[in-house]
Amino acid sequence: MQKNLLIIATGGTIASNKTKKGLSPTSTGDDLISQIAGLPEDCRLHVLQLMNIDSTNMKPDGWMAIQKAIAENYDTYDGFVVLHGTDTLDYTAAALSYLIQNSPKPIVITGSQKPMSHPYTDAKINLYQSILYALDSGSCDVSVVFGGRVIAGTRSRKQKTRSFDGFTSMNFPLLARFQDEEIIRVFPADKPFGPVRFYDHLEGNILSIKLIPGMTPDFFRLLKEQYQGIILEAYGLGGIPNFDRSYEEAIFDWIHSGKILVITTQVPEEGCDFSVYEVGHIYHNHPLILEAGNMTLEAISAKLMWALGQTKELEKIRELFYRRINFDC
Ligand SMILES: NC(=O)C[C@H](N)C(=O)O
Repeated sequence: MQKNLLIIATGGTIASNKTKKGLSPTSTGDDLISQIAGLPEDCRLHVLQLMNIDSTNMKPDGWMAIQKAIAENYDTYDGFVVLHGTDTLDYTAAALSYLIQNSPKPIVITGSQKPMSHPYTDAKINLYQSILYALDSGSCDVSVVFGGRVIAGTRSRKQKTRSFDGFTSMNFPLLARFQDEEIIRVFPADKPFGPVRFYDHLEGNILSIKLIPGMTPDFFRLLKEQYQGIILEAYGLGGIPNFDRSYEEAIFDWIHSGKILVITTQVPEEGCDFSVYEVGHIYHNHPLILEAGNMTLEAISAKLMWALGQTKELEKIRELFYRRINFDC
């Protein structure tokens, strides 16, 4: 049976070429697709050139544009492949995981570390395997295909700036891996039963702040005017300085004034648990504080924007934040 895929091109290194000022995305999605040989005969690819940017310039309205393109074409196609720069690909994969939930049709995001025009590029194999993954009847929901790995959209992280295995699945098994064109499913996901759900709102003046030794908590007061929420990257399993009461006072002042606080860890692997050490204890299980467990920063930020796009009530935000979506927590 013939399968139709929509290829949504947004730019990135995969589409980049040399200019006097450095690599810049100038190839189109059609140019990129024309480089891919050996696809099954019964598949048809259609390209939608949504933008052509370095993903450094991707913003939430770009995520919404991708969501909209998928929503508008959802019934027409059997799957979607988004071509994207790698630098913020993990944020986009997380954002799409919240904006498009319960999708029986696969939405695959890929890119490359070297341009398609480079003689030793990874672009060809990444794009080829992404298309194969999107064509496979066992695939669903939002995932990243990169360097032979298939990663849940909420778990991908750009871990290396140059190598072809640049993306890792953080604190969660790979969904699958490729051996040439064969998909080996490591963590087979059940196909969603219900209909796909699209969400149209993202909101949030939020920012993330990483603790460093000696840093004072003045930023809570300084940011109050302008920001709705802070993602605080604490130490280890969940440590926030308590040699005096300045952090405690600043944090309680922040949350009691109706602001959002998510506490996570700056350690990349294994997540946080504020119940373990005295230095985290008072924040554990607090009704006005969200604890991020082992979620990625990319997923936390996108999830917060998605939750804030739906409600301003903390109780409801809390319920949305702790809801497991696309294996995020
Ligand atoms: N490898 C890449 O795609 C990096 C590029 N700067 C981008 O994110 O668009």
